Amino acid sequence: MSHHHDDHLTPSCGAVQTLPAKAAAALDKDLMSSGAFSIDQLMELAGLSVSQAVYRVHPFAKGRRVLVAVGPGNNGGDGLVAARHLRHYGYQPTIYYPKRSKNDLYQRLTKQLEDLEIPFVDDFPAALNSTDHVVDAIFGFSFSGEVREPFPAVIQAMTETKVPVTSVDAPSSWDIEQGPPKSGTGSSFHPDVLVSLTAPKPLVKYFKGRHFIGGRFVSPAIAKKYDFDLPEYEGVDQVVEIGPNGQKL
Ligand SMILES: NC(=O)C1=CN([C@@H]2O[C@H](COP(=O)(O)OP(=O)(O)OC[C@H]3O[C@@H](n4cnc5c(N)ncnc54)[C@H](O)[C@@H]3O)[C@@H](O)[C@H]2O)[C@H](O)CC1
Ligand SMILES: [K+]
Repeated sequence: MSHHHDDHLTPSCGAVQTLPAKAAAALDKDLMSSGAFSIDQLMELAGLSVSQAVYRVHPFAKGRRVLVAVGPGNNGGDGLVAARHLRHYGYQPTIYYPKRSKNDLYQRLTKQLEDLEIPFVDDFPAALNSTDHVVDAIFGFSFSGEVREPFPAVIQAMTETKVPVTSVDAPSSWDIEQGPPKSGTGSSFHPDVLVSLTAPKPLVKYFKGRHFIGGRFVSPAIAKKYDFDLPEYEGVDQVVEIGPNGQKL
């Protein structure tokens, strides 16, 4: 059928359905054009989902300090939104945001955090020594190639730390299709938790931790068009836990 984006689909493997980077970007555009959503709305819902996943995996008993690493694009925007919600839940967020966007949306999200007296820090490794949890909102589905400055040291620090890390949409530095980078030396970054937005990306094939899906705003028609099943969210939850590789639990 012509409205099916068959060219976007990965070969099906059991019941796991993933969205390649191009399809994920097309779906986002579709939500904003035919779906009539604004980017602010989608980012708010994405960040809200991330904050709920952090609350599930990291209740206050494990410590309230959360370091949010924010990248230059929309993945970073999701992190800024998550930080605000976490602050309202009672966490103590700190923000590392080295490449600030001049875009009005990001400036407003930043102002909202400053108004809550949330600290912004420049030294990521130092901040890592005094936090209980990390949110990795550096890169999402538009990441490609080698990690550029100033982020290699941030990825390295997240690789070496014992502090648990929750990644937003993709473990930053992973190829969306191929997963962890295959570097000659050293080990690659493996977050403890992943929050896939809308639908899991192909990289989940290589993921081993706790996995949540946040996409309780996708209409049945959009899910059908991109050929994935909507998960069964409970109550007022914005996230549902699924298997590491996207299986239903
Ligand atoms: N699906 C949803 O429900 C929603 C998802 N959202 C989030 O948006 C990201 C995708 O955002 P996008 O702006 O397209 O890109 P990224 O944030 O992934 O990154 C782009 C950013 O990073 C730079 N960059 C790319 N590669 C590199 C590199 N190798 N080294 C350094 N920098 C790099 C690039 O120049 C850009 O500045 C998606 O994953 C979700 O998290 C939205 O919030 C809407 C709802
Ligand atoms: K990320």
